[in-house]
Amino acid sequence: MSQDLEWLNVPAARLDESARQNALARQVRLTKPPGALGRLEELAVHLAAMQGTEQPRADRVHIVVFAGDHGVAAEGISAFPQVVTAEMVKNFARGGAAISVAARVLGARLEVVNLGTVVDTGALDGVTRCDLGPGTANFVIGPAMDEHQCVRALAAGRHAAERARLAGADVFIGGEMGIGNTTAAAALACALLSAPAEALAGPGTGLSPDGVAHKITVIDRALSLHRDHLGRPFEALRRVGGFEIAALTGGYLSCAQMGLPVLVDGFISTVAALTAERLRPGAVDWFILSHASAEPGHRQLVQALGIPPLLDLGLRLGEGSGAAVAVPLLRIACALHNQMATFAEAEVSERH
Ligand SMILES: O=C(O)c1ccc[n+]([C@@H]2O[C@H](COP(=O)([O-])O)[C@@H](O)[C@H]2O)c1
Ligand SMILES: Cc1cc2nc[nH]c2cc1C
Repeated sequence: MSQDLEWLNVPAARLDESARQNALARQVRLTKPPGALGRLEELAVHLAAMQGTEQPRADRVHIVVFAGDHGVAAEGISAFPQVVTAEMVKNFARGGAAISVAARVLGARLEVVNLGTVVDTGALDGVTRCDLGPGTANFVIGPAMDEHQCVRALAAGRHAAERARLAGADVFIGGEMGIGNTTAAAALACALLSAPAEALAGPGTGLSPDGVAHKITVIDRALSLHRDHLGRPFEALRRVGGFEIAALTGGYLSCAQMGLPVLVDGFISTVAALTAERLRPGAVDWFILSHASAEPGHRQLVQALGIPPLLDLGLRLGEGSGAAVAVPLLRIACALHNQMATFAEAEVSERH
């Protein structure tokens, strides 16, 4: 393994078991029948264990949207033209995208990292450039990335996670933007799960059933071309992934190593979370799945990670938007945990 990849071997941080036990003990003292706040209780206890504190919080949220184009778009696997990636980067910068609005509502910090688009966006406020080329190569012809590009994309994610940590984030959200990236994510998921393309390919931005059938043949061609190299997660990521998927993977893994809770978004983000877990088993302890994406293949990923998503709203936008939508749930779970009176404080009688 090259020196640039050695950081991938750093194990995930350990959850704080004594903070978890204290949080569990507090939950049963609060003025409610034990368990009556359902998964909100689990969420607060999990955050307490992740943050090593009796008072978990999700106040300071750091969102990073990674953007990149995909050579495989040439195969006609998206309902939208490839220029939309760069156009949306400009929309992020101007504050008009869904994630821009959500970040404002939450008072969250929003960063955009452009890893390489077919159309150059030039210098934009709030957009960091990490130019790896005008998108990945078409992975039905060869690997999506060369080793150097994949290493740099992983590192870009790691650096974004480190900036979030330095800024004092309570929670990290990684988002993505890349026309064609549901094809890349599905191909990567097929490789990681040894699953057929039918199980992971879906409409993405809105393909017709015929479009999905074509997408499946494209993924099959890629899996067949790269079949002897898909056993190692790094190689699978490099060959059929994408710049932004690799950056998300690096960001998530770095969060797990630093002990920073991650709120995972939809289909593409969950594939990156699974890749991070495959690179460094144990990373999954630091991931909260925010929602069940409407992209049908998401179900397989949720099952593989073994984490139930918090929400099911039919979202399929990406950008980190679903994760942002789940933040108020985290905040209220923490506030309930931290601020509710105990039976003793409120002089309420406990159960028989
Ligand atoms: O996050 C999801 O679950 C999700 C599901 C479908 C599509 N997307 C977004 O749509 C884009 C990729 O769709 P496509 O059809 O071009 O592969 C990309 O920018 C993603 O952010 C996102
Ligand atoms: C308009 C548009 C916005 C998006 N945001 C994330 N993926 C997207 C795809 C499209 C097509």
